[in-house]
Amino acid sequence: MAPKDETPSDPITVAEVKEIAKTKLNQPTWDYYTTGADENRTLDRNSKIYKKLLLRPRALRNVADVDTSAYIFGKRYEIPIAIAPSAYQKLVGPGGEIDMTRASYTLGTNFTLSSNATTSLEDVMAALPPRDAKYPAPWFQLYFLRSREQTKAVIKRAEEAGYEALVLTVDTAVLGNRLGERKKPLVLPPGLSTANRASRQAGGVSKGRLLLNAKTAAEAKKVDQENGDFLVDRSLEWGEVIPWLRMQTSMKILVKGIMTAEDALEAMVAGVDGIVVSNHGGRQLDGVPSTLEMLPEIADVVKGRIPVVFDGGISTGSDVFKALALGADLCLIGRSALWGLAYDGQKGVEAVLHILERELWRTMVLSGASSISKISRSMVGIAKRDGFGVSKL
Ligand SMILES: Cc1cc2nc3c(=O)[nH]c(=O)nc-3n(C[C@H](O)[C@H](O)[C@H](O)COP(=O)(O)O)c2cc1C
Ligand SMILES: CC(C)CC(=O)C(=O)O
Repeated sequence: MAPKDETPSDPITVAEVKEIAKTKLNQPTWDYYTTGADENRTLDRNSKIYKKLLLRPRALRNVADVDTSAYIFGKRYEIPIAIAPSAYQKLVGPGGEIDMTRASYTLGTNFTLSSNATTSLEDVMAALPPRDAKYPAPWFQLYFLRSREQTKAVIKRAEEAGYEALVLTVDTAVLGNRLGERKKPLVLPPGLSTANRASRQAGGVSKGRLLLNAKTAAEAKKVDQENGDFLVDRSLEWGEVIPWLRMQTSMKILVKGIMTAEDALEAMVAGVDGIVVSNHGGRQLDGVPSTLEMLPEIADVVKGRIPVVFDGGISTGSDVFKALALGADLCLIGRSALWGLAYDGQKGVEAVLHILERELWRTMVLSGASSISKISRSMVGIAKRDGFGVSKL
């Protein structure tokens, strides 16, 4: 069935939702959400690439019924679009992470909770009504701390609370060089804290960020000595960390931040259950390609053996279509979901997901793909002098 249209007074694109969000967010929060690293080259490239990639539709393919559902780890997603982990969602309003996760639930999809969430992982889970077992439970994103004890404790909490998967972020050994934030570090307002530190009194967001943003080596050393256990462990390696995680938990394990075919292979050899192709929304290493550019080479080595989750720059349903065509099994939205949250809490996030659902559905109808599995690489390409293809985006 065709998704229902918005009422005429509602925003009908994510770009419109973003405009409204801008009027609702205070300056530091807007700056934190929109930032990229260094010169924003990767941030810009992530979204511009979708305009470069064109659609190559097929006609007369019976699109009377178009089904947007997908299956990941055997669980049903009504749309192949879920919500990426992003820190400090209560900066937007008291609903924060709970509004996000409830919206994903309503749309029949899923949510990944950030390690640096402002709501405890138990409270997020408790905010969801019971769900049919054919649907997924939320995933938990992990920043692996230098203290194995602390890392172990938070994994245990996530497992006990019923999270389905652990998403280890591997692109943030140190914070990217976010120029605005360095001049004006984000300070969490009173009353907000990171609720998923295993030992809460150690807290440490502001201290952690201070180290990552430290102006002098001496300043960094001081914070490191005081709070080092709560910083990301930079000594991790594939062959050790994935088996270690496996010993701690029976949750699925994904790694987030894969940008090369080589790392996709490393991840599979190490035994992960899935990967997330991501450059952290252009907030980490500036100068890397867009995620869409790297997706084909990664999908080609994965060969369907494990799910390829994808994020970066998605703001329309046709962006989702293009990522699926190039090999993604599931797309995540980071900032687009945050704009929805700022626009109207849970309802705003639902509005964003509905917009993307409608746009994806329409793109599928007009491209001749009646199900996700019928979206093929031949349905996208770029115009080149010698033909049409995706080899060089
Ligand atoms: C404000 C903000 C905070 C984020 N916090 C986290 C985080 O805590 N952990 C993480 O793995 N990724 C984090 N990310 C990265 C997202 O999970 C995702 O990779 C990225 O936002 C995708 O790009 P998009 O915003 O263009 O959709 C954050 C992104 C943003 C915009
Ligand atoms: C606490 C930060 C490291 C969260 C994050 O991943 C981000 O701001 O991109």
